[in-house]
Amino acid sequence: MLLEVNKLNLWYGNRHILKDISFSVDSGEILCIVGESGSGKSSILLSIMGLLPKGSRIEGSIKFKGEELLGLSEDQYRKIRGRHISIVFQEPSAYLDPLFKIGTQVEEAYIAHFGKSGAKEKALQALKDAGIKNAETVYRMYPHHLSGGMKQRVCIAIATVCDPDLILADEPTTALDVSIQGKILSLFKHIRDKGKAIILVTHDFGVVAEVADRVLVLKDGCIVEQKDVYSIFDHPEHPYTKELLSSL
Ligand SMILES: Nc1ncnc2c1ncn2[C@@H]1O[C@H](COP(=O)(O)OP(=O)(O)OP(=O)(O)O)[C@@H](O)[C@H]1O
Repeated sequence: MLLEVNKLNLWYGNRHILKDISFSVDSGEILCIVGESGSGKSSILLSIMGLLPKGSRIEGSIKFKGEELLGLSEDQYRKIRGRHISIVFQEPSAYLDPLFKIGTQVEEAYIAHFGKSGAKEKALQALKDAGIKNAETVYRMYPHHLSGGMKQRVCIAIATVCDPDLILADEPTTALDVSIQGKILSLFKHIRDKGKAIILVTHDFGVVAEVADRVLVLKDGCIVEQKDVYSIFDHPEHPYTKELLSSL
């Protein structure tokens, strides 16, 4: 298994946010974490990335390629983030820096781990792999020149430029026009087909139907159901899963 999460518990102050969360993800699969707003979906991703806010307390185990991530220093985490595990957020505009050209931002992600040599070629290739046909032109543009969908493709290029094995995505299509949501989801499936593992957080069972191999249903910080995608649609067991499905 690429990632194994075991009995993860998280508190913000004295609020118990994640309760005994256990799951795993392997290369070449998309795990969707689905649940209502506030159920703790984003907190799972932030726990994996080592990006929890001050005042949080975490217990349990998160093993990546057999190595324990919990308890790593900030320096050790920085070597993993972007290089081995990366994340795509909901709002590409909030993530991209308006003052820097697209090419610079994709290159930076590469340079942080591999140095300057070959960075431009890698950045252009990552933009092309993210479905940007006129990569040379986009490379010289600023974020405000691009549509929401194109900006999200750039964020995916940043997340993949170092060829990490695990990509986390937090509601990556929620802020986008419906017309391009499907294209971005296809891109994630393409990345999965190249052997990467993806954990995609969503509140939308339509997205689950589109991309998931396996599904984890989260309610109030607890996993209520965990199944392959066909079983979840054909035989949902938990009343909460049925309720979420009925809203589809
Ligand atoms: N920095 C923080 N400090 C304190 N509480 C927080 C913090 N971040 C999130 N929470 C609380 O933790 C709970 C889980 O939040 P989280 O963002 O993980 O849920 P979510 O399922 O991703 O929701 P959403 O879909 O709205 O992003 C919520 O009750 C939220 O209010």
